[in-house]
Amino acid sequence: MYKPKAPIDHTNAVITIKGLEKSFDDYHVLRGIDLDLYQGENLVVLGRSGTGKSVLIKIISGLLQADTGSINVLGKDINSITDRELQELRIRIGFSFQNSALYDSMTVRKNLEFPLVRNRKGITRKEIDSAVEEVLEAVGLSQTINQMPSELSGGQRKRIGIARTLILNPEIMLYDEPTAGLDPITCIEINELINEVQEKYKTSSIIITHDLTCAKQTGDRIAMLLDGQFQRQGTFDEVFDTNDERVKPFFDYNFIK
Ligand SMILES: Nc1ncnc2c1ncn2[C@@H]1O[C@H](COP(=O)(O)OP(=O)(O)OP(=O)(O)O)[C@@H](O)[C@H]1O
Repeated sequence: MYKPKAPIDHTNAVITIKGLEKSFDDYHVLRGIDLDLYQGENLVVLGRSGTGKSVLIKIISGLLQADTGSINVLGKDINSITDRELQELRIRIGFSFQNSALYDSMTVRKNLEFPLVRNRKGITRKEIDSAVEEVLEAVGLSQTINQMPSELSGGQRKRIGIARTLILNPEIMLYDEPTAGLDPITCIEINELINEVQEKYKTSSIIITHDLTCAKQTGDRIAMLLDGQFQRQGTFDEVFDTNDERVKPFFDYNFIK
């Protein structure tokens, strides 16, 4: 099995969150989140449905606003950032959406070109072609360049979605349920891709999932979201070495060995 080798710089946090809270009407979803993501680290955020995992990464990428708390991303305070700074910051953050978010009317090539043309003013045709080819090779799908998204499998769509974020060379990757809806073998291939991206692109990543195989394979560290806070953090074995009745069933029902 592929093992991540990229070194983690524990002196350099690329994301620092303190006291983050978020409610929707009277539903208090996030109730005091403290979190550091270190340079080069794959951090898995585990939690049951509805615990606020997606809300958390949307706040980190500026798609949603926190009610209270400080959120520093790549040296920028998300709460006091201008719209222009937020736009610039977003280019440095790759967001891999659960549904891959491809444009169905565009070929794979056009889907990959789109973020480049929009965000890299003055880029030449030659540079675009070579970036597309490089990123397709990185996700192992060079042969799909002229295909339409509808002709791809779920796993291939997921890879192209990841390629489309990688093409802007993000420093941080946010993966929202990267293995959702995929068969177990394809899941393992996606987990391996996440580790390859970590090594090749030197990304720091947050991986949101409730798939424990994904957590175990990709996570240098696991943070478990329970009742709106990170109640347990550590390696996979550390997090699940507990009699906590809120954590144990999560492990037992995932049937992981
Ligand atoms: N824009 C919104 N407006 C109102 N409520 C919202 C909004 N976004 C999220 N919520 C609520 O916040 C809670 C947490 O949602 P979130 O999508 O973060 O859960 P999750 O942990 O990612 O779940 P899942 O694993 O099912 O994707 C849910 O109850 C959801 O309905």
